[in-house]
Amino acid sequence: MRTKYNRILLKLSGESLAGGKGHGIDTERLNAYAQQISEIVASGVQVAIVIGGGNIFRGLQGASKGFDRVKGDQMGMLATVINSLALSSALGAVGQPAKVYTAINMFPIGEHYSKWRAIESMERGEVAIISGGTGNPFFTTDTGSALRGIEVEADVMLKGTRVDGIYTADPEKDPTATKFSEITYDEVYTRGLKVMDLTATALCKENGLPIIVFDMDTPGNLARVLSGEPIGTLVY
Ligand SMILES: Nc1ncnc2c1ncn2[C@@H]1O[C@H](COP(=O)(O)OP(=O)(O)O)[C@@H](O)[C@H]1O
Ligand SMILES: O=c1ccn([C@@H]2O[C@H](COP(=O)(O)OP(=O)(O)O)[C@@H](O)[C@H]2O)c(=O)[nH]1
Repeated sequence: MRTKYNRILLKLSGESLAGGKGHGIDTERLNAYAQQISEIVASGVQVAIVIGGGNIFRGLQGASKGFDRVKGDQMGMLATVINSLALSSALGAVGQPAKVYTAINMFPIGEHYSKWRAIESMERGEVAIISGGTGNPFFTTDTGSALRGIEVEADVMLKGTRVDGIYTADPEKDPTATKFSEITYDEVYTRGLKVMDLTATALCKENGLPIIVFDMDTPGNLARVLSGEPIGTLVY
């Protein structure tokens, strides 16, 4: 497979990891992700991954039920560590080495994240799974993945999710919404599109990191995006 990119930051939605179950980890979905990821590493792409935690806990939802927001966000960040461990285990099972990094030190669950360690992992052919978000409350894993993508000097941030791109409105709520093949960072903001939070979009804009939003739940799509097939939406 020829690819346009040497190093990518792949953001996986925690919620998608729940598959049809709606909550927790669906092992079929997890294994399907591991399979797709191992295929692209075999083709020579360096891969860093940030995975969300929404299938387990979200700080904002917790706060609406009376949780302290900061504690809720810390629970959400720990949820991303759980998902990252699950993904590293699934990658190991298909013969793809992976290392989990954590935003805060919790050795030996993972290794404390540093840009250089993560890059060294990728250069060795390991997948670097960077967990724990930014390590701070009031952020999201979209922002965490923008930050890590910029830090590890990824060529692109791929946001793998359950919709096949960015639409004029949330396609899960508005069946008349139409898809963009590409859109500027500014237009995402001025149109108020909710597919990614604005902090993440702003960080990518300021540091020139392009984003592709695509449907990760269709097997083979990850390789298709990397080979330059125009699926998904490019944000530039
Ligand atoms: N304009 C839009 N275009 C595409 N998806 C949108 C838009 N607005 C909201 N969404 C929602 O964003 C979700 C994708 O974001 P993601 O971060 O992967 O989800 P989650 O936060 O549930 O894990 C989609 O499931 C979709 O419902
Ligand atoms: O830098 C970060 C990243 C995540 N979170 C918390 O972790 C939860 C799970 O992440 P997210 O909602 O981004 O996951 P996803 O939507 O991708 O499943 C969030 O709701 C936040 O509570 C946080 O506090 N700081």
